[in-house]
Amino acid sequence: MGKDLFASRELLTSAQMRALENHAMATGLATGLALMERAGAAVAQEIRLRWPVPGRVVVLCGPGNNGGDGYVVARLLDEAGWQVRVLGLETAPGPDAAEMKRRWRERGGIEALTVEGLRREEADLTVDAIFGTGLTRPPEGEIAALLRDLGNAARDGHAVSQPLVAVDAPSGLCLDSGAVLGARRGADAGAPHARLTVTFDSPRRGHVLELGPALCGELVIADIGLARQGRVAPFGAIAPPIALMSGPRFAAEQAFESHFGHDELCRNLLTKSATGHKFSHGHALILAGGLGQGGAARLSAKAALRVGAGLVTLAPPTEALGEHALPPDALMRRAVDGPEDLLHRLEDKRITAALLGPGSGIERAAALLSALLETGRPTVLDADALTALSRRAEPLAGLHPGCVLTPHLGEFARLFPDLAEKLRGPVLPASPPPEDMAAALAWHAALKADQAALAAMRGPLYSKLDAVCEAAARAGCTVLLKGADTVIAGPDGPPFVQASSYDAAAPWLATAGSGDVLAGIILGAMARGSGPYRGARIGAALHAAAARSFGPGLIADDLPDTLPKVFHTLAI
Ligand SMILES: NC(=O)C1=CN([C@@H]2O[C@H](COP(=O)(O)OP(=O)(O)OC[C@H]3O[C@@H](n4cnc5c(N)ncnc54)[C@H](O)[C@@H]3O)[C@@H](O)[C@H]2O)[C@@H](O)CC1
Ligand SMILES: Nc1ncnc2c1ncn2[C@@H]1O[C@H](COP(=O)(O)OP(=O)(O)O)[C@@H](O)[C@H]1O
Ligand SMILES: [K+]
Repeated sequence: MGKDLFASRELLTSAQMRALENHAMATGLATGLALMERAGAAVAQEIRLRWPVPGRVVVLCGPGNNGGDGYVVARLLDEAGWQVRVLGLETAPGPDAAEMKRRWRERGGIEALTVEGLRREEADLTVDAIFGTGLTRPPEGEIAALLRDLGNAARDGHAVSQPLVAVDAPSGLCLDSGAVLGARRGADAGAPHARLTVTFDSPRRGHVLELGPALCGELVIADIGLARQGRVAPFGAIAPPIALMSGPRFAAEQAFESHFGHDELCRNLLTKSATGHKFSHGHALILAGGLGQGGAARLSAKAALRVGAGLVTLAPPTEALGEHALPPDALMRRAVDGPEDLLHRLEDKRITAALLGPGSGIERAAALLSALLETGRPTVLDADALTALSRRAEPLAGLHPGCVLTPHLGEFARLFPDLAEKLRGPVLPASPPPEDMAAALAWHAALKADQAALAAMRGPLYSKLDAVCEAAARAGCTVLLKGADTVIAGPDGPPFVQASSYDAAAPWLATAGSGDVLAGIILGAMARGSGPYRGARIGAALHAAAARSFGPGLIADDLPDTLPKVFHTLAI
């Protein structure tokens, strides 16, 4: 953690990565052969850094350029004194990989890429150079068996159990989604678990979403000399838009600064001017619930105060005012009894943002929603408010660009059932599933049962980023989908992943009430004028940073109180 908390870097799709490489080759920046040599050299170097004493390595080379990288790794490790076995395919790869294969043949042989071949001799290390970004369909036959074998080995220690280093990605992982191609969504059978993955230039979506972090192990992003300047050019017409990701280690190791000015702004938004007063920092209104439901709203309120909102008012119904008199004492309390009352309260233009949902109760949320949306105030909708939205005849009606929705996957599925179903599905369907939910479910069940149809499918898989982008476009506002990989999309910023993976993991956030704190941080930032997209990004970053700073034993109450410590490291 450090002052780079908000720094982000590009997160590419496989197609964008290919475009970048092609652009580099077309503009004479580098030849394909040179890129392959650098990629292989980067992998060999990372291996030698971690395993300085040469041992026995088996390099598994696939049919494409990923295999080409593998032949380079084999040659360089051989030169470094390793005992190298190479398992490869008969098929002729493209010209660059063919050249690397030829160069390897000058030093050693190639055995068949089979389970039997893999098991024939013990090794200290396996290098997986079977598939990278070119994987377009589920692996089949012998290669599928081999990948399953490697996957099982990592899980239960059977068969081959030596550490595995993946070139670009563990083979079978879809680099667009983080799912395993051909496996049930969320299941990791069929792809090896790597100890180390060395990827090139930029992380891909699949490295940080879903199963990516678990399958990749440590992720090293090696620079292979693709242009940093003018990178927008090669992407040109390629959809979807380039996403960004953040996570402390990635931020620290890379000098990509402000993308679109968001990174710097996120930081600056948290400072306070020497001459300001409380109203210069906004007034946040939290629409709390009835008796017995106070805890969640107070968690949000404390977070909003800690993030620097000038004033925070808790607004329960009159009968619950007494319960909400509990600390923090810095809070103001004022009853709001129904939509009329709310509209009246919001005539006060000094109220700069509102939150509805945490502990508000579904009925109360439903009663207040329309009035709140009608005012056009910057608004965070969380928890019960999301459930209330999903129960309306037109769930998304009235949402405006000043809104942030913060669903977890369950709430997301209620609001966007078809998108959630697509996310559960194994492949990006050629045509969309039927609108009607029951028909869509039947459609998917039939698809999943039809192995032949599945095998014929082409990637890329539908990803969480795709789903959240679609949801944000439909809702016309910012959507933050919570999870270990928190994804944000909205009208005023690029799609974004807060990568809570690798050494940025914040698993202690999986505790009751931590979502209420997140909503409160976003509310506080929005009350201070961050706008919805940046508010969501500030929230996701600070939330994870506070959890990492506190560490094991964290309960949601600790999160707001840990924020000052995080701010100290940010020099705010
Ligand atoms: N293009 C470049 O300039 C560079 C590419 N590099 C490497 O090249 C990789 C991408 O290379 P490719 O595009 O050749 O793709 P891959 O080597 O990842 O695999 C594609 C090959 O496998 C086949 N294939 C795909 N799915 C299959 C399946 N289920 N069963 C059997 N065969 C299948 C494809 O038809 C193709 O021949 C990257 O991951 C990276 O490792 C690096 O060398 C850096 C430079
Ligand atoms: N394994 C994890 N790693 C990182 N963050 C997590 C993890 N599990 C949950 N979180 C985060 O914790 C919060 C949980 O929020 P939510 O699901 O609304 O729970 P609650 O309603 O109990 O507050 C979200 O911000 C989510 O991103
Ligand atoms: K690979």
